[in-house]
Amino acid sequence: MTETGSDVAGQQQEYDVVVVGAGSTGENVAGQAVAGGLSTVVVEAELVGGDCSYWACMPSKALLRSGSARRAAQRAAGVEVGGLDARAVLDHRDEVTSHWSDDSQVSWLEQTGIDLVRGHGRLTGEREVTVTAADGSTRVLRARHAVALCTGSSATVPDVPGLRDSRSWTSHDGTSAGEVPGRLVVVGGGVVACELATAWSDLRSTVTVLARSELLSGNEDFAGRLVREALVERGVDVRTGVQASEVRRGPDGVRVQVSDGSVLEADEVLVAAGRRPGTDDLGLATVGLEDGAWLDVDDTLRVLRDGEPVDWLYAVGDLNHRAMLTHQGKYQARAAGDVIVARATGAAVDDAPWGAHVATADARAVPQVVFTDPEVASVGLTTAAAQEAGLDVRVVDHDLASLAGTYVHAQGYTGQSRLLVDEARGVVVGATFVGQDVAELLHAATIAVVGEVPVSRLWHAVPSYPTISETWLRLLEALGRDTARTRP
Ligand SMILES: Cc1cc2nc3c(=O)[nH]c(=O)nc-3n(C[C@H](O)[C@H](O)[C@H](O)COP(=O)(O)OP(=O)(O)OC[C@H]3O[C@@H](n4cnc5c(N)ncnc54)[C@H](O)[C@@H]3O)c2cc1C
Ligand SMILES: NC(=O)c1ccc[n+]([C@@H]2O[C@H](COP(=O)([O-])OP(=O)(O)OC[C@H]3O[C@@H](n4cnc5c(N)ncnc54)[C@H](O)[C@@H]3O)[C@@H](O)[C@H]2O)c1
Repeated sequence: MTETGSDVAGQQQEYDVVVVGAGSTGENVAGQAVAGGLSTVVVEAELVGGDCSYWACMPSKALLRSGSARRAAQRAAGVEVGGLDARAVLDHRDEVTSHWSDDSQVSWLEQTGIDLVRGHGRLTGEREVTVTAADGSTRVLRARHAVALCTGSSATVPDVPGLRDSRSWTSHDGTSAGEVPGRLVVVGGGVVACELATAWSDLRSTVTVLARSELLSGNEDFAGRLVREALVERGVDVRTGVQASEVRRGPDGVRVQVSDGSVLEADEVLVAAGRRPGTDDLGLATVGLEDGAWLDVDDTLRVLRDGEPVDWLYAVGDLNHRAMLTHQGKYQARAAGDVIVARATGAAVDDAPWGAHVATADARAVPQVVFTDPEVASVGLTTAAAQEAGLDVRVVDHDLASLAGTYVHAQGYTGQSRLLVDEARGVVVGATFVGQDVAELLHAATIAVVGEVPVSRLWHAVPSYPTISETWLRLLEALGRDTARTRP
């Protein structure tokens, strides 16, 4: 047994499985492999736990929670609501990130029997990873069965004159900053932009959003519209159809030239313009793959080279670009870890759609909650995506404000829900809910999509009265009572 949890330099060089990147995805691949009896090492360049724990999901949700809870209280009759203590929120965020210490996650590796090598891992040939430690020393790890690349993604910085030199924030700074900037310009209109504009404006930063298109453009149109209206109502300056054309940092802050001719003065600029794969310096070229590219994989997460799976190489999580979400990376990791074990032990591989060893949901049913206020919760197809796929869908909408459940839940509730039904099969293929506290509605929709539950059967899934989930009944009514009849 090798030493686990701390650097094991000079000890075991050969393992059944080598995992590069110990983010939420890499940890889960390793956990499954070890549970299946395979010796496993993970290589980590920074903190065990990766982006989600320290610079993404967890700190951003910690920053968002108090503002949305405060507004929820303001919308409840008779509650006297005080202000928001920004310092206390930042302190809470620091606790949620364990003050950027990975001790507890390293303990988990130790307890689980997973070895850890700290340093930067690179492929240096078939089944071979060379790790360079912070002191420059190197060691070579060989994999008997599989190498799993789980190196995630990082923020893209667009080629805007002056932006790279202006010490602009990326999502790392946007989730870990120790002080609230007086004035913040956010470049981008996607998920990171909307969540962090919400969080920092709640903490009393004066926020301007510069977005090329409508907000949250990958979602149903009404999502971006409702989030935008709410941000504007709270004093955020949301400008769409514009770009930053030049950014310069001077002694008094940052000067942002906007494509519409206006100029903004800010204390910080947050770049939230999408992600790039963590494959720049991963040695991909040594095994015939392209450095710096997203990695294509088959449904069992094996890397495709010239369209064919490489039998020992897996890419799991953000860097395969299938669904850049923590829960989806962990889902892929469960499938990948299990199939690595199956292939190593000669067990049957269950790779039919929805089998144990494939990540079928990546293409059919990816759930996501955007933790803005209102929240945006979606799964499966949007109307635009269904049209693009040439699917004959029926789209029905419901105004959430009309429910008894929302009427008692919050004064002045606004929100909308939408269901997409595949006409040929009579099953739900997409759902979107936008409103306060809709996040927890989403899993019912995910089950309906994954389970391909016939709409006729959904009429028998009766939502409790008076809850927000009664929107399901209203959506079915919009489809028509005839859909309750079992199809011939
Ligand atoms: C601001 C923000 C908020 C988000 N909020 C949510 C959310 O609420 N819910 C959600 O589901 N998703 C959210 N996401 C997305 C989520 O963070 C990612 O999908 C997830 O972290 C990806 O996990 P991963 O394991 O693939 O990569 P990462 O978490 O990035 O892990 C990769 C690890 O590999 C290490 N590494 C990289 N290269 C090497 C190398 N060569 N050698 C050794 N180690 C290496 C890195 O140090 C890192 O620890 C958010 C993203 C951002 C930016
Ligand atoms: N709650 C959550 O689930 C959550 C929260 C945050 C992030 N994430 C995930 O992290 C990933 C990254 O989020 P993101 O917001 O960075 O990406 P995104 O793809 O959601 O949005 C990118 C935005 O940047 C804009 N953009 C792209 N290039 C630009 C340019 N050159 N100049 C100006 N704007 C430009 C796009 O128009 C878009 O508005 C996403 O996959 C997202 O799902 C998830």
